[in-house]
Amino acid sequence: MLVIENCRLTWPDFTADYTLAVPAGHLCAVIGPSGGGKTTLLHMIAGFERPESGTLTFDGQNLLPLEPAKRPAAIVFQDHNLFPHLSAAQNVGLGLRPSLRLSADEKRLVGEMLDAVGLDGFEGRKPGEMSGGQRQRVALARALVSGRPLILLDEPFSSLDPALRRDMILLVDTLRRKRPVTIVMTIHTPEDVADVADQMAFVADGRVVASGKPADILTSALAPRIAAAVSNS
Ligand SMILES: Nc1ncnc2c1ncn2[C@@H]1O[C@H](COP(=O)(O)OP(=O)(O)OP(=O)(O)O)[C@@H](O)[C@H]1O
Repeated sequence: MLVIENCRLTWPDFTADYTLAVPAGHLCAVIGPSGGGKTTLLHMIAGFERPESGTLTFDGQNLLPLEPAKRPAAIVFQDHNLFPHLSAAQNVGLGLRPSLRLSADEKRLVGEMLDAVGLDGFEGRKPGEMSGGQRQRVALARALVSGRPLILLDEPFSSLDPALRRDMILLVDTLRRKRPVTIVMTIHTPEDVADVADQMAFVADGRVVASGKPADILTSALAPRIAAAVSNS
């Protein structure tokens, strides 16, 4: 279980104070207006931003003293962060070993992960030789191959067209059923994930305003604010 309690960050023009619990194995979709603090929430969980107060635990472990690399989390960014000079297999391999000195078993695992995300045969392709959706599949495979139990997806599919975006969300749903992971995912289009997410959190003004089952959140008194956030995104 991911437990965030009163984690506070203060910048000159923005203050956040996050409280959120995500049970193990859940997919939590984080929605809300632009600038409301969704990405900052993920960066804080990953360790790129450190709260000045509050508690942050995963499965009972205090994450706050840990550097990002030591946290049980893997993050996928909107711009996927792939290395252009490395092949798909090498980019995925980085999720296992930054040195890329992979054992035979690890190489097999990379191949299996590329198959799992539908990229069988693309092992040798460089990011520039792949479509946007294929690049996001590589980034997803890199996060999943790391074996980390907490996956953070920061609007990873927002640059894709609606049909492809939905395909990717369904792929995430399929993959998480093969290996149980807890997923926190920011998204601008809640309807894409409403039937897949276990939980939806509405974040605005640096706070988790509400969190619960997607159907409950989407039909709550927040519905007009959610609609406004979607139309402005
Ligand atoms: N390192 C930082 N220093 C100062 N301000 C920051 C920093 N990181 C984020 N912010 C501010 O925090 C606020 C929330 O930004 P954040 O990117 O988390 O919002 P968001 O909900 O993800 O927005 P979007 O949907 O547009 O991506 C913004 O006002 C941003 O300028």
